[in-house]
Amino acid sequence: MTTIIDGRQLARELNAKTQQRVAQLAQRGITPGLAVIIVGTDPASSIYVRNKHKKAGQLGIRSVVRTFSPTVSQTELLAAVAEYNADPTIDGILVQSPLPAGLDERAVFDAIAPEKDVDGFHPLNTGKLFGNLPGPYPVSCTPQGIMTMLKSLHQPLAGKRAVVVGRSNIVGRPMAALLLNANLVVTVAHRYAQDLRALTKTADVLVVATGITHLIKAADVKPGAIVIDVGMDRDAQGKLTGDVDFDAVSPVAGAITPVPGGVGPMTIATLMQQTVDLCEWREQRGNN
Ligand SMILES: NC(=O)C1=CN([C@@H]2O[C@H](COP(=O)(O)OP(=O)(O)OC[C@H]3O[C@@H](n4cnc5c(N)ncnc54)[C@H](OP(=O)(O)O)[C@@H]3O)[C@@H](O)[C@H]2O)C=CC1
Ligand SMILES: Nc1nc(=O)c2c([nH]1)NC[C@@H]1CN(c3ccc(C(=O)N[C@@H](CCC(=O)O)C(=O)O)cc3)C=[N+]21
Repeated sequence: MTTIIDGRQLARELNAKTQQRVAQLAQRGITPGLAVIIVGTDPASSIYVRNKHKKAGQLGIRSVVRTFSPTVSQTELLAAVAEYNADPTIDGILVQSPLPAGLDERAVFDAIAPEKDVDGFHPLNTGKLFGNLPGPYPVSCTPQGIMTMLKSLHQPLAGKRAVVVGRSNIVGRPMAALLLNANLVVTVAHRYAQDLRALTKTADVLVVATGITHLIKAADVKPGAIVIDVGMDRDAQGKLTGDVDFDAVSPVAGAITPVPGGVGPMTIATLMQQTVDLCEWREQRGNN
């Protein structure tokens, strides 16, 4: 009996809690604000940005989206970040990644005020995460959403063996840190991994974030493992699918996330949750 982890349902539950918190803030005259900066018109990114904007509206979060042409200068981008840093109606700033070649993505992330860094990409927030320092601070939304999904299974995780495939700043690295902080024994695999499949086969918790369609097959998974598929890939027919061959792997796994309907909706719900977190923390600090 394999559990299909229903990201849409978990996202609905989380969004309902976020909506209540927004309503409580509204009673004090406060509206959480999210600013999204997107450069270029990559269709996949545009869909994601549109979904975020729509969900924010449904929950009562004020969301502003600023789209720049791919020819925007680094200076213009930094000026937009500085403007939102100084804007008291904005609680969270998200710069859609990746930026087109020629722009210095790291410099843009570093310019976001750490207390408005809703993705947790600023080195101050990443450093806190990797040091397992006491919170609160924002964490990259995709891995944070995955932790919520893992907790929903009500299985003890401490001491379990986790393998994370991928080491990006947005998914793999913060995922590894969160799992380590939750006392799992963590291995991070990447392009240089020798015998990747022998590694993944040892995982009680397997998180795959590579962007390679159906990289993980049934033989690569330990029977009963929890399999989390972060991939947003296209199959030969152009249909949205994951890094895990869901049909082949799901009979082997103990629990597995589908694509779509798994990690994606939870990423958006976590973004909304963290925007409200940032707003509440700011109120507690006295609007600073
Ligand atoms: N659902 C969601 O909310 C989100 C989904 N995504 C999706 O997740 C996927 C990964 O995204 P992201 O982390 O940003 O991607 P990146 O391209 O930044 O990173 C991919 C990682 O996979 C590793 N990798 C590539 N090929 C192999 C291989 N053959 N064996 C082992 N490791 C390999 C790379 O290794 P190396 O470092 O050595 O190059 C790299 O660390 C994409 O499909 C993306 O669209 C991303 C963010 C959010
Ligand atoms: N700074 C930054 N933060 C991010 O979190 C970030 C980013 N940049 N750049 C791009 C990736 C990608 N990403 C997705 C989130 C949700 C869905 C999502 O909602 N997916 C739906 C399906 C959507 C559809 O049907 O097309 C699902 O999986 O069910 C997809 C992709 C966040 N990212």
